[in-house]
Amino acid sequence: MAAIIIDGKQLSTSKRNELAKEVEQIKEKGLLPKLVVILVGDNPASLSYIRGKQKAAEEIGVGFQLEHYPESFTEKELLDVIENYNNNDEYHGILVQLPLPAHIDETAVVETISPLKDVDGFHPVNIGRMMTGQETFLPCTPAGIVEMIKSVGVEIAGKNVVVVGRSNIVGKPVGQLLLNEHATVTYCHSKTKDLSSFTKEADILVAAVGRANFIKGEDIKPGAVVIDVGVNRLDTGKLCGDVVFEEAKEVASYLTPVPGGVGPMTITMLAHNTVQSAKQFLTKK
Ligand SMILES: Nc1nc(=O)c2c([nH]1)NC[C@@H]1CN(c3ccc(C(=O)N[C@@H](CCC(=O)O)C(=O)O)cc3)C=[N+]21
Repeated sequence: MAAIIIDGKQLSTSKRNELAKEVEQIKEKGLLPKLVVILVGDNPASLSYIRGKQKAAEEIGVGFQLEHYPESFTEKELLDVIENYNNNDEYHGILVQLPLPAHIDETAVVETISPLKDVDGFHPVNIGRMMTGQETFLPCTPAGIVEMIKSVGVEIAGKNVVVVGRSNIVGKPVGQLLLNEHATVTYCHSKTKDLSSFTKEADILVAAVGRANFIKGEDIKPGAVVIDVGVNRLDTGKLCGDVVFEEAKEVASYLTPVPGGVGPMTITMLAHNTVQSAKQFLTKK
């Protein structure tokens, strides 16, 4: 039996329609939700992702500002820009596009963004709140993954989750969110011995390795839910996941595609966080 494909584009469309209604209500109360995206340098992938973010903002009626600086921009200059937006209450979300040029300390940048406007959910305060299960901005890719699993009615509690990858923006937080949903979570990574002995036991397998076609059909438990977080650009220009899609389709019960899976949901959750942030500002006014 072929797997059911979890359509991230379709799910995004319905979530964005709901967000558009929320934005209408916020505007009726006299507030325009607004996001600023800060980009340093001209990374082509970053420019492409930012276009996606702008499109989502426009679709739901959220204001969008791009601050684009040259590769030579200094860390001090960048921190000053962030401080200005921290203090500008016309803006409810601040996102600094990663990766940053090597001469800029990413940690210093992330820690300068006000936790109240950190719609990426990367600030240590928000990560701490997520770990302790408090309400906060959740990191967009992990939050999108949880939404995708829930959208097909799969129960998370009690399931064996295996996360392959341990980055701070995907692997670690997605494991934490699924633990918060009462899954039993195992993290695997480049030093894991006999990786497939773990992946084969996964009821829910999250592939966030960043290597094209890394997870094969034979690594997957029959009937598993497979979430492919890979965004690998091949020399042909084609976007490719971490999972061999055609093989996984024959083994999994549910499977996310690349493109059209986790990517669009990531952007939708960013829009969600921006709207939630604006609502917080409404109640504080
Ligand atoms: N501060 C920060 N926040 C981020 O959220 C962030 C970041 N930096 N740096 C880079 C990663 C990557 N990321 C993606 C978002 C959307 C797609 C996406 O929409 N992908 C489409 C395809 C888009 C295309 O073809 O280029 C899809 O999968 O269907 C992919 C990747 C967000 N990131």
